[in-house]
Amino acid sequence: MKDLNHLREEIDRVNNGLIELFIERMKISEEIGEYKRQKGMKIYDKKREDEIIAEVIEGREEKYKEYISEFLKELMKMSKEIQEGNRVNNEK
Ligand SMILES: C=C(O[C@@H]1C=C(C(=O)O)C=C[C@H]1O)C(=O)O
Repeated sequence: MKDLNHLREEIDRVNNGLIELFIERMKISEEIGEYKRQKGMKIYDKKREDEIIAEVIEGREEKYKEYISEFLKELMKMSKEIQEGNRVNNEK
């Protein structure tokens, strides 16, 4: 078994990679939002979201599929929020 410190270093590295990609995704999403605004399109596209989930899940280990689906749904929820520019700040 690897030691805890080593495992936590690995998680820290993965966290940083995820956040880099998350920010990249959110920036692309903002650009898509701008495109939609200019073209008068709706933000929410259920067909596209369902396709993304189906494609990403395909061929993945069974035990992770539900987690992947949840993760993507949460990402897309935040993505739509940033496109709409109406993030609610819950801090009191
Ligand atoms: C980014 C888009 O806008 C919304 C957000 C999506 C996403 O974050 O992947 C997908 C579809 C839309 O509901 C898009 O239409 O591509």
